[in-house]
Amino acid sequence: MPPRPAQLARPARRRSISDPLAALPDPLAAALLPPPNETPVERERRLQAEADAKKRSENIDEMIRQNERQQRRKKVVKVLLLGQSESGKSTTLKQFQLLHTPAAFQAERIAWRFVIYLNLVRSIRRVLEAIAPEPDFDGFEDADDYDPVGNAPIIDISGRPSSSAGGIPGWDAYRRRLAPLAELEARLIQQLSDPEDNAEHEATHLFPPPPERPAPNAPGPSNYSLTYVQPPSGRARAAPTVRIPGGRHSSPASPTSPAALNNGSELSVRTGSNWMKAFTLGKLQSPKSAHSGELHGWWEDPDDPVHVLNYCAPAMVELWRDSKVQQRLCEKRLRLEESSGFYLDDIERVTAKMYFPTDADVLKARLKTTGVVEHAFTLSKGSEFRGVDWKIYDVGGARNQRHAWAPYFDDVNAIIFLVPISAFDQVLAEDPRVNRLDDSIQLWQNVISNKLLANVNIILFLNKCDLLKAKLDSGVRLNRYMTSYRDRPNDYASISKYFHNKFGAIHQTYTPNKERDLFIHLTSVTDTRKTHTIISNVRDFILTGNLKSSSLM
Ligand SMILES: Nc1nc2c(ncn2[C@@H]2O[C@H](COP(=O)(O)OP(=O)(O)OP(=O)(O)O)[C@@H](O)[C@H]2O)c(=O)[nH]1
Ligand SMILES: [Mg+2]
Repeated sequence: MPPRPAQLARPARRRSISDPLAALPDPLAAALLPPPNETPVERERRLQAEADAKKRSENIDEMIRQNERQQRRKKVVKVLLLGQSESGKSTTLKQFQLLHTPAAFQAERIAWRFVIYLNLVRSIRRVLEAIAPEPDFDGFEDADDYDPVGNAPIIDISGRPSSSAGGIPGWDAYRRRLAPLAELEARLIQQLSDPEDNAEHEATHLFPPPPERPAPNAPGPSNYSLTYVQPPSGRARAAPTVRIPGGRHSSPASPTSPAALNNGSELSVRTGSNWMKAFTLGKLQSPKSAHSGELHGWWEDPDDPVHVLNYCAPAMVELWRDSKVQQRLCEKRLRLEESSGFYLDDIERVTAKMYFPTDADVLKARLKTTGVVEHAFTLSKGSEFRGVDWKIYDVGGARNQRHAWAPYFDDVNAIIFLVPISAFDQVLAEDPRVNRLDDSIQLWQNVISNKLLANVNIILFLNKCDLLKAKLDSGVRLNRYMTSYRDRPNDYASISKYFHNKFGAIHQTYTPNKERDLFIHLTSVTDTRKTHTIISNVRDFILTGNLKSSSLM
């Protein structure tokens, strides 16, 4: 009798290595075997059904895989920006925004106009103080240390007297011509404050203390001094209060205590406050009328700060270009062009009625951070990491802000730590006894030795390289401030390499995880092109490291 087709098929199926039944225990395999009397048509149907089932199963597998990929993308990569005050954390955050959420950056750009104005006014104030005769300082006996935006003072090792007696010729005329800026400064501070916030959270500014008794030649209302500004009245709440006592008088003081009001000098806006929204959504924000297409804008508002600035612009330009003024600044070793929020070389442009801040202007704007700023975005382009969610936390770097860092340590994937290596000849604004580089080294050591951070990716930005170059070119010698540098060459290449090795060696010595890679970049985070390349590399490094450590790759 010829063998039945099903019987012929059976041994062939058992031999197939792709046959799932081959691996089954015998009774089960037997139960799943095709019926012994299967006809060729039935067999065809059965095989078709099996193929369909396999396809369905593969589709389900693919769906599961896709779901897993999505879940992986939902993972949020958290990055913490650390470093002392003025190291460039907020500027780095702005660069992340510019690269990944450019629309939001553009939308906020107009709001920075006010901060830029304030930075400019503060610089003018510093120049006026530097050229003023001593008796008019009204509480600023040591004007060199006075720094309204928390600019770190430079250590004077020149051996020269720290200031020359007497104002420069023409000082009084400058002071009078620039008097409207004093009132403008107070107004800008108030506008940058958050009216919905309580005193604890509002914009901070340390006005110099009111003179207890009039100084012999105290300026009257017509020749207003920039060194003291009476907060404008008529506001429902108190005048801006002090959050962070700065300068030599720093001592713990409650934000509203008289001691705090009388000491130091800082400007900061509470992070998350509404100042940005208020300026971005202002009724005059749009430079173009929707209906007529004609140009309209803030310059049509007579109360807009631009009018005062525009009016004072010629005097500001004259002051800044005055050779006697420059000589006095030189004598006092005040290198304002290296300080934060420097716009004195752009007075005409910045004070023009239709001035709109450029990207570079926004990156240069200085506003001290208090609290923690969170910036969230999703990678939209560039590589396999599309769709990954990011959160970047920008913290305040001043000493009394650092307590806010630790709570982020156990839930962060990477830290970008910034060291302003140009600051080797400066002291902390909040404690003039401390050299800024020493403070950074100490801080670096503390962060990298922290056990909670043992498995966190660390990226070090040796920042402000542009300022370091300028400083070295102007003849400042590192070994006068850092004796361990000895007589090595005082050029940028040697010094940047020295810092690179030094910070790398500290990491190697103090890290609790010897396997941890450290990525060091020499940066000038105000330089957009170079910084974006670095950020892209850093981003990929963080993502690769992060996904590996979460076993998600
Ligand atoms: N020239 C130059 N300026 C820089 C660089 N990095 C930052 N700045 C400027 O330095 C100032 C301080 O930078 P921020 O980013 O505000 O410093 P921060 O670390 O956030 O300071 P805090 O908020 O006080 O902790 C700003 O005016 C920046 O524009 C740099 O690499 N080169
Ligand atoms: Mg900041």
